[in-house]
Amino acid sequence: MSTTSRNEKEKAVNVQVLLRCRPFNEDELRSNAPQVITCNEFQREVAVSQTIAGKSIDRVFTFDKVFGPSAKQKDLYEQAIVPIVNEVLEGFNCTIFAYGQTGTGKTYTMEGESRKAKNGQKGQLPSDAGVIPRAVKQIFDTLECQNTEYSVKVTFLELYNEEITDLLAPEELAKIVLEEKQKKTLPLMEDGKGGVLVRGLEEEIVTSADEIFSLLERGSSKRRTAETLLNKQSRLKLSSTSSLNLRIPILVSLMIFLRLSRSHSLFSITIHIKEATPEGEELIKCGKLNLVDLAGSENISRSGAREGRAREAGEINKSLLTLGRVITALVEHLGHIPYRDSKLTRLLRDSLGGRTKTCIIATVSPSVHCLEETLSTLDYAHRAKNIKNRPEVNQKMMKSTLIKDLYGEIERLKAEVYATREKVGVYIPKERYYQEEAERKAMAEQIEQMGSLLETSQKQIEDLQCKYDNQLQHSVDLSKKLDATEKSLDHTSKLLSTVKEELQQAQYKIKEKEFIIAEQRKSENALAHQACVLRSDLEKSIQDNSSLFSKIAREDQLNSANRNVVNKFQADLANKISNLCSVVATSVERQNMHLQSVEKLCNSSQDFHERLLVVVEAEANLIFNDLQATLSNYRGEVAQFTRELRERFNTSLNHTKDISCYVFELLDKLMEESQTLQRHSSMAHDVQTECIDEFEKAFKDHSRSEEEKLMAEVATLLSNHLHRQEELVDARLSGFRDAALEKKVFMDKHISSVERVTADAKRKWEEFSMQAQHYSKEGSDFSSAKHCRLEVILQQCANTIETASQQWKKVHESVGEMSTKDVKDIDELVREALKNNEQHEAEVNTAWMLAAEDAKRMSSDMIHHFDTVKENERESISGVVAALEAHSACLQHLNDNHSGLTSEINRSAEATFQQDFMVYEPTGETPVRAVPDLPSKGTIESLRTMPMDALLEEFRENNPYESTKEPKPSLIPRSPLAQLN
Ligand SMILES: Nc1ncnc2c1ncn2[C@@H]1O[C@H](COP(=O)(O)OP(=O)(O)OP(=O)(O)O)[C@@H](O)[C@H]1O
Repeated sequence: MSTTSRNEKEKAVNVQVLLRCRPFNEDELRSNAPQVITCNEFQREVAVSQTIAGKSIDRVFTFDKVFGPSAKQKDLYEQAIVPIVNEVLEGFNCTIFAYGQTGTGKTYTMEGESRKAKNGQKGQLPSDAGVIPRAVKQIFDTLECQNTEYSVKVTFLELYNEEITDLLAPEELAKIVLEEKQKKTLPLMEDGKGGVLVRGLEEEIVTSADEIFSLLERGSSKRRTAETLLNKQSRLKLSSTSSLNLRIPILVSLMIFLRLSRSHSLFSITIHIKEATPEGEELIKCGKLNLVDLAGSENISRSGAREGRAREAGEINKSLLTLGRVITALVEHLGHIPYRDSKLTRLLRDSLGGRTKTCIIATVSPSVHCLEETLSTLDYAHRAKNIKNRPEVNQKMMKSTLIKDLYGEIERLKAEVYATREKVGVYIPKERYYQEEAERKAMAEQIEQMGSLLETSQKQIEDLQCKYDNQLQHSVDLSKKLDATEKSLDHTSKLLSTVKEELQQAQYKIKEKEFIIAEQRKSENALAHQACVLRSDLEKSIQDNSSLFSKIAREDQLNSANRNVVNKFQADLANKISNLCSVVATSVERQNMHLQSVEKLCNSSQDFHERLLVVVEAEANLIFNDLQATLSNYRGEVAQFTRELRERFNTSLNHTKDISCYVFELLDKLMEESQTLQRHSSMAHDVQTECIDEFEKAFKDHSRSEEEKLMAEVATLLSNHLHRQEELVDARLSGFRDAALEKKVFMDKHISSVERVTADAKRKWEEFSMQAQHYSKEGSDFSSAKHCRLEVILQQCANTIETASQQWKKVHESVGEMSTKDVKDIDELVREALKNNEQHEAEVNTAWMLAAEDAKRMSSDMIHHFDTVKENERESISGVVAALEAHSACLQHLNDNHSGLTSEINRSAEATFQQDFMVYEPTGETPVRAVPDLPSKGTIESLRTMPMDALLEEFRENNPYESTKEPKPSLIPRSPLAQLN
């Protein structure tokens, strides 16, 4: 095996946890217990259905592998155990636990059922074989295949009530009395290498799988025997497991404990395999497989819930309880792991958080009765998943070393045997031996306790060391922080000094500014004083000048009055002149405009009249031509229309004649038909008479059936005849109706009346025939009466037909009359239309002549009128021109007048101005001019503040800057030898 892969394997790995759910057992099937467990092997999940406060809640747990009720022993082994056994063969120590409630299949899983049939056929295992036989078989099969030297040793022990029993002890011991046997418990000792060993535990060397099977069977049977004996001893056997209830009192709990399997069994296989190195050395590889069938887990849950009581009850199943606590401590990474609290955890210490590879098979029942225990098992198993082991391959030993060890062991055993045989050892009485044994046991326990104390102390020391390391690290961190803080302090102090220097500079600058401000204030005060003096001088001179001002005011008054007069005069003059000018200009403009407009008007009217004349002449000619053309067209159209009218009239006349001929023909035919009808009617009468005769004849035969037959025949004949008549009449009527069309409406009326009459006759005839039939059926008495009746009806019918023919005649006559009358009317109409046409034509001709004459006359009148207008206009234009000339002369005269008037106005205005204008006269009160005593410019200039630079220089000379830090170059430039103030 390569070093890399070995290193990988030596990393921390989690404890592998498998879950197996057994199928329903017979009891559960009988009681029809509901299933609460659902296994999803594919997703490696187990769902538990719970009903809490009426609500169904599913809890789901995930494991490394899940095997449902249908999973076979083989499936579990091949999927989960084969790799573990292979690792054992590689030199690892591996442990497989079966953990779960009683009856859930721990023993079934680990050992299987059919141990006796272990060999099966041709060395094959039975299908129910559990993990142990399969692992044994796999180990031997592999070792045989490898064809190397090996040795296999097995141990099988039982742990019950914190006492270890060797299940592979020799048979002789079994013969010892029960009490003695029970006392033959094996002590658990420290091996001095951090491990434990069970002193006196038989190690059986086996060379084949069969040997192991027989040993296993032997040990298992011992285990069961012991259990039975215990149960018998307690005499508290309970018959049913269904009475499991967590709330039962402690006594009942104890009874159940006694009934249940409370012991743990540990079956170990140790393998030594020889390996040859390339150097020719012989190494021995060692692997160990522990197969643990734990006691029922309900004990632990109960013990967990009522720990105090469990202890009181004599530390029943302390091992299982401690196993739970160890798992909790490992999962929660607590400082102290209580391995030493029980023998089971001491034995399996290396499997829980140690260097062994561990697999836990948790077994559960699917039934609702076990729900609470199932949940507890699932919780435990789920927590156990988080335990981490660090598996390591066992150190390979040199063969020579191993042989040396074995020789040493042989020598020791030989010495013991010799001492026993030769009785050279120490012999003590039995009581003393027991006493010493007890003392030894007590001492061993004391040593164990001290060992646990030592372990705790070591743990505490480790914790303290850890804390000390932490503190040390903390102090190192703190010193680093201190260094960093000191550095930052230095930096800060440097910064502070810089800031102080800057502050001092700023203060010096402030002083400079203050000095400049004071100097400026001083000069301001001097200037203000000077201004006051000046103001008083000025006020005095103002007083002197006030009289001068009054003179100036008077002069100003006079000037303004004169100016007003001048302005007024100017304004009046300008006003008058402008008025006059505007009046004259307006009148001239108007005159000119008027003349222009009159001239334009005359010209345009002349042009217009000339154009109009031309247009009117042209239009009059056009109208005349159009009128002539229209009249000639109209005459042609009227002649055409008259011709067409005449043709149409002739055509309609011919058509009317044809229609009347046709109507006459039709009427003739109708007459013929009516005559035929009459003939038919007489024929019908004859037939009727014949029928009656036949009827009478038949009646005389007094045969009722024949009478009926005859009557039917008569009826048929009559109806046929009538039908034929009707058909004929209808045919004629329809033909007549088609031909006569709309103008023969009243003929339709007659036809319908004939139809009505015929239908009436038919109906009556039918009624009659019906009546006749009825009467003939009733008896011969009615026949004569009926005959008479028939005759009467026939007579009526004949009369009706005669009436119809008369009607036809009347219709014929009326149609003829109407036709002749219509022809006459149309003829008259046409004649009248022709006459009207001629008259109309004459009227149109007359109108056309009149219109032509009117047009001619109107155009000549118009031309004359236009000439007159033209002449008048010419006269008026010449009049207007003369008037214009007169106007312009008048205007000229007015212009001349205007210039004279203007000069006159100017003259009168000048006289008025001379009259109003005033001249200034001096009073002699005006004071003499005085010169004020003002300060010179130089004096004022001397009062001004010095320039800023000069002021600063002066200040810096008087107050030099003293730096606190190091001397800085002065801001004021000075010579190197200048004295500093
Ligand atoms: N997976 C399974 N398939 C078929 N039968 C099973 C299965 N698991 C358990 N059984 C049956 O259930 C019964 C109880 O099983 P078993 O004795 O192995 O339970 P246990 O957990 O070892 O009980 P205890 O804690 O009392 O030893 C046996 O008869 C066994 O045949």
